[in-house]
Amino acid sequence: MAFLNKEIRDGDNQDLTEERRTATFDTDKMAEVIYGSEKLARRRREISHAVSRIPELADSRPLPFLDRFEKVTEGTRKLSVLDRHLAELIDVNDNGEALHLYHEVMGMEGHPLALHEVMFVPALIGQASDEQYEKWLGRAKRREIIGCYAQTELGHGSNLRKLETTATYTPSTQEFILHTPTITALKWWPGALGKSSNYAVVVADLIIKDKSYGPHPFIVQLRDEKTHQPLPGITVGDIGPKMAFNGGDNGYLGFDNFRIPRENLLNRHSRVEADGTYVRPPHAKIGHSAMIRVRSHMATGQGWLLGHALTIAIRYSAVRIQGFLEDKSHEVKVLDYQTQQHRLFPAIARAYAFIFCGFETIRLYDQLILDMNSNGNTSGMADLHALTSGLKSVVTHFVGQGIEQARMACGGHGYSMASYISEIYGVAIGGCTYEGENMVMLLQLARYLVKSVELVKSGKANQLGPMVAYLAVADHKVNLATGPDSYVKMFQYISKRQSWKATEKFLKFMENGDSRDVAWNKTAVELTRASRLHTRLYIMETFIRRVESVTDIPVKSALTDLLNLHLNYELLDVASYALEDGFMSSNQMDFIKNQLYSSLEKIRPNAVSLVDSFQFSDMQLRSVLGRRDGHVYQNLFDWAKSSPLNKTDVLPSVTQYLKPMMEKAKL
Ligand SMILES: CCCCCCC/C=C/C(=O)SCCNC(=O)CCNC(=O)[C@H](O)C(C)(C)COP(=O)(O)OP(=O)(O)OC[C@H]1O[C@@H](n2cnc3c(N)ncnc32)[C@H](O)[C@@H]1OP(=O)(O)O
Ligand SMILES: Cc1cc2nc3c(=O)[nH]c(=O)nc-3n(C[C@H](O)[C@H](O)[C@H](O)COP(=O)(O)OP(=O)(O)OC[C@H]3O[C@@H](n4cnc5c(N)ncnc54)[C@H](O)[C@@H]3O)c2cc1C
Repeated sequence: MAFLNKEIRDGDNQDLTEERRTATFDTDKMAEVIYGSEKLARRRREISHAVSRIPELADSRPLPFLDRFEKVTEGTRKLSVLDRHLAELIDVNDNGEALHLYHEVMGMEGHPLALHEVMFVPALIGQASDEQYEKWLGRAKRREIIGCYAQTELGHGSNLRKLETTATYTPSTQEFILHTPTITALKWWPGALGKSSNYAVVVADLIIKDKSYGPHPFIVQLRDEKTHQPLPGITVGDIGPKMAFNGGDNGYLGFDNFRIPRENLLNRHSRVEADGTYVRPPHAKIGHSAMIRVRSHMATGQGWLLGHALTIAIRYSAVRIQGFLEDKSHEVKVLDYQTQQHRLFPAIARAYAFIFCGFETIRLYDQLILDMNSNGNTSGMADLHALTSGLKSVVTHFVGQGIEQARMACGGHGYSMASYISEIYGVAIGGCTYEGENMVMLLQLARYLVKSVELVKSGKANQLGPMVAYLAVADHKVNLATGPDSYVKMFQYISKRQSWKATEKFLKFMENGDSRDVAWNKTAVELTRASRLHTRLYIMETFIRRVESVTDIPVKSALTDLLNLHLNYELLDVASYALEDGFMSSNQMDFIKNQLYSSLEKIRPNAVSLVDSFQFSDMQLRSVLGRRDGHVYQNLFDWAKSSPLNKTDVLPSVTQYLKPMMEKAKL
């Protein structure tokens, strides 16, 4: 039975319409699964529609044609228009609606509030005491003040223990003195710091009576609230153009013995008494909770970014006609080539998997915050830190790969900014670095895995958390034909074996006399492999759980095809781990490959509808190549004609330089 893909409209490209007619599920119903509820999926469409009726909210020109200064100005302009219309467009207390509105209008290139909502406000919520809430949170939420999160320095980002900015307590005045002792201590990178924010949560080394207590968060006013001039003692500015995010003002910040009151240490968990007595937090790393929050949200956000690139590539592949299959009188859609499907469909499966897995992880984070705030229970922190460290690393890496494949799948036009894929790529791969460089974070998860294996080795397997319980399970041969659970078991075997092998190797180096740190470094690559496998297993399990919970039968069936593709693709990718000790047979390898190829065929008729189900409007997508109407060639030609270079037939640079050169050559 075919369902109406809700994207069909009169006048659209016929090849795309044909694809949309073959859908075996309702794209509105699929959107409900992707966005977690009927209400949010519907509200997204309503909000996009409402935005399209406010001309001032549209980009004044295509963003790729703007220079940096114009991008920053354009982002700020739209933000101010949005501010006037906010209450009429969304329920301002609904985060899902707000997130969609910002994606729709502001796009992904950055704006003055980019870090305010994502890190400044959450840092206050997580770290501020009740009195500090009273003083700052309302003002921040009303946007009387704009803030950012200033932690990374020019010389240190990953190793927080060596941050150089100091916050020295002075009991006589009950103040902290913030100071930047060297050039490497300048804060460097924080989003929206350079030009937009007038406040920041600054992470600095707390010093009391010459003793260092490590990094702590402080709320700091940077600029005068009336004039927006930097306050005396503050040096602040923009760090210059980046691979992407060029509508954003990532900045630098220095302090010259800048004084803030004692009350500005965010003191929900730890505090400094008037006399300089330090009161410890219930968990040493509780100050890192703003980072855990962002890491928890990254899988979903990155899944959507991959979804953007795939919407463009799949729609284009259904419109692009090139080459022949059987019938030599008609060229075929490039989407009919198995290689094109193999390039794109596993990435669609991953986009869905990352989104689903992200939702589950966000729930874990929300539970942790509830536990911490209601009864001071921090016992879930280590588990969630390990999980989100692995997740942000694996997801950002695969999303980068998937987006790059989407670009190549669009041939030459993928390379044009008209596709917008390079911008999506630039934004997405920032995630490989921010919130913890990927290798560094994989090694954080590895610490947890090694500890877990050590527990099993010392007969304490009963102390393992549920996510690592498989590390203690005995090996059994697996029959893959019995369904998803057998794939999980095979993956568990592979992941367990790698965690054990890496741990044994690490312990062996120590037995042979290496220090813990040296042994760790000599095993680091194997350890990161263990972390990746463990994380991919988690993603696989959450994907299975989500598909099992879907009630709409046609949607569930289409998702099951995607899930099967994912299971086979993932297992094939890591099969060498199980082949090397004969746990997996070559017959099983053939089985996996054949299942994979048959999944590609099953997914083919639904491919366009699977990406249409993300329901990204043309405005949100900002891609000339990937527009819903599929009129690729006309749209590209119109876009090219609008290039500023085409305003005149003869450029001044030609008259000034090229012509004289050519004339001289004639002499
Ligand atoms: C729409 C787009 C928006 C884009 C927004 C982009 C915004 C970007 C913002 C940023 O990038 S903010 C800056 C982010 N910076 C980082 O992420 C820095 C990365 N480094 C770290 O997080 C830490 O330095 C570290 C690597 C985790 C190490 O921390 P630390 O030196 O303090 O600990 P260790 O001594 O290595 O470990 C001790 C012990 O503590 C455990 N642990 C560490 N962090 C946590 C945590 N957050 N929660 C719980 N436990 C933690 C660690 O696992 C060790 O445990 P054991 O193994 O000893 O048991
Ligand atoms: C787009 C973007 C936005 C950002 N926004 C913010 C923000 O809002 N606020 C903020 O405070 N910061 C922000 N940052 C900074 C970001 O958090 C850091 O760049 C990041 O944490 C990585 O730290 P680093 O730059 O010191 O990298 P480095 O640690 O110097 O990494 C360099 C190399 O060293 C390796 N390495 C480092 N340590 C180890 C180790 N222990 N073991 C093995 N390998 C290691 C890394 O794997 C990497 O290959 C942003 C960065 C970007 C790109």
